[in-house]
Amino acid sequence: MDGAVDALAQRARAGTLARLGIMGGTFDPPHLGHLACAEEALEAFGLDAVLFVPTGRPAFKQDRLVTAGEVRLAMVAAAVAGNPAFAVSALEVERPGITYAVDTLRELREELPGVELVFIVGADAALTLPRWRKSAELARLAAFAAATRPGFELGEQALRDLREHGFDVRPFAVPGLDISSSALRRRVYAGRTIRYLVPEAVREIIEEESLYRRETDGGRVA
Ligand SMILES: Nc1ncnc2c1ncn2[C@@H]1O[C@H](COP(=O)(O)OP(=O)(O)OP(=O)(O)O)[C@@H](O)[C@H]1O
Ligand SMILES: O=C(O)c1ccc[n+]([C@@H]2O[C@H](COP(=O)([O-])O)[C@@H](O)[C@H]2O)c1
Repeated sequence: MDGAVDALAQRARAGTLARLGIMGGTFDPPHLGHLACAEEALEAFGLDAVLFVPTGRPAFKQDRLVTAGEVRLAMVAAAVAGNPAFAVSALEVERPGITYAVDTLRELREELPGVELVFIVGADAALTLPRWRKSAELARLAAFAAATRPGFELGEQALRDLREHGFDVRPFAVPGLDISSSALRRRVYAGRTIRYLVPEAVREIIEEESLYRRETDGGRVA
């Protein structure tokens, strides 16, 4: 089992972990929008920790090239370092095949019995929940914290629809940061700065690994 999940299981047994946030994402690259979203969820829902889980092969991004899982994992680890409430898991990067949240939540449910699971999504991802794999089972495994995100509207009707699909969806507000991984990849590809949009340690990895420089990698993506 994953080291981060092991550590959380120990905390659960010790009685210091009752409610866990799960921040899933492709994180290609991780940016301040992700971190602000997780931090705000921590406070808004009284979470004891947030586990960042970078995807292996993301289900809805099969038409694009994604940076190697180990490199995205290293970027997320660098991004969350220094926040004792944040941890990162290799669960999905190490799982073969396409990544589905239902598999991850099943595993976490098993490893962390009695811990309330709150899967954190931005408004764009929240709107797609009914199309995720095994959505009925998914809806039983966790609550879904849905963050505001500039450019995406999660209105009352959309929330009602999600609830009709069985999702326990809990909206919350995040200070609007109009940052996306795709815009960051385009900026790097164009030779523009990304300083102050990603943690400095992430910027350094992007430079060291020469990410997003070629038309055939993340730089190409719309
Ligand atoms: N600026 C933001 N504010 C709030 N939520 C966000 C923000 N950026 C990403 N998220 C949420 O974080 C999760 C992971 O996002 P992901 O890794 O796909 O980043 P992205 O910026 O949306 O990437 P891309 O632009 O490549 O699609 C998703 O649930 C997404 O909605
Ligand atoms: O399980 C699914 O079918 C599914 C479909 C689309 C997205 N997700 C999850 O949603 C999270 C955000 O995805 P993405 O593609 O916006 O990075 C990430 O944890 C994905 O695994 C999951």
